[in-house]
Amino acid sequence: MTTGSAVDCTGLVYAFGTNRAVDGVDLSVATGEVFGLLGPNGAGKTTTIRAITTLLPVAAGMVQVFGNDVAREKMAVRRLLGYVPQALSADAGLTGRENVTLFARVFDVPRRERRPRVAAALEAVGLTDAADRLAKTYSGGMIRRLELAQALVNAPRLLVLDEPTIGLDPIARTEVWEHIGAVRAATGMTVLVTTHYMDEADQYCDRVALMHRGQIRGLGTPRELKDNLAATRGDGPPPTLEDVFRHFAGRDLADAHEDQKERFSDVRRTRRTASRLG
Ligand SMILES: Nc1ncnc2c1ncn2[C@@H]1O[C@H](COP(=O)(O)OP(=O)(O)OP(=O)(O)O)[C@@H](O)[C@H]1O
Repeated sequence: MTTGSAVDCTGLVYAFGTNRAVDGVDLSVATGEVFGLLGPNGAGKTTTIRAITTLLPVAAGMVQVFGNDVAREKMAVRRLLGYVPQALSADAGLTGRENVTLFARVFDVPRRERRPRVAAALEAVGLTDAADRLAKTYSGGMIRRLELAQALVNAPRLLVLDEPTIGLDPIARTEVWEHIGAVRAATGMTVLVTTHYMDEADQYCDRVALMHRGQIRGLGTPRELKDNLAATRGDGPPPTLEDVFRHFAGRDLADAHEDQKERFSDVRRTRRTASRLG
């Protein structure tokens, strides 16, 4: 891991009407780390990463990506980014290779470099053999890896993933994480990922921020967070990251789950659509 920040958020605020979806977030992601933004549905994770990826304006506060101000240097920031949104971004009627080539064009990868860069991105996610099949024949996990290849073709220094494993079975989830880990190891790229799967964050993230109702309630390595909670509790079973989250979020965590039931099923439906393509 090299020194310096990939992402710096200071006092970030974003409101939808009177709803402060992001309510004063301070966050620093170090270059080369896998950083997890954790929280239940509606916590403000997607809104935070939309501000970081220049897709939403920074209403108040400041966000920098590798020292570039996202409000004033949008294009410079976009050139450094790969973004895999929560919603389906692959085209079922194109082959895997055509999907990635489309993104290479959008990202303005020089014409001469396109073919090898597309092939390398597909190889990095284990889709070389399936590259010339239509995406509609892919499983949900393969589609997620294709979307990863689409983001990687730009050779990003910062890869931002919104709930990359939602709706996938455990084997497909592990594969997605393993490919992310392998690319990170090979390129030194920084990874910022949102998830509400605490067990995955515990296993694959170097550091995590626990977000609830628009605010960061806890931040550290999964080990630190669990050890700190264990120290306050004394005897008993070792805490999980989910226990840590409950500790920080307090009683209103259950209410948040109630508020978000409908939205969760919407998301699930979205990702099921991805599986059905297979
Ligand atoms: N386009 C929008 N218009 C109005 N309110 C929104 C919009 N997008 C998000 N919100 C609200 O902002 C808050 C934070 O939502 P956000 O999507 O950032 O949460 P999240 O943690 O990413 O959850 P999810 O994984 O369900 O997207 C929620 O209360 C949500 O209802």
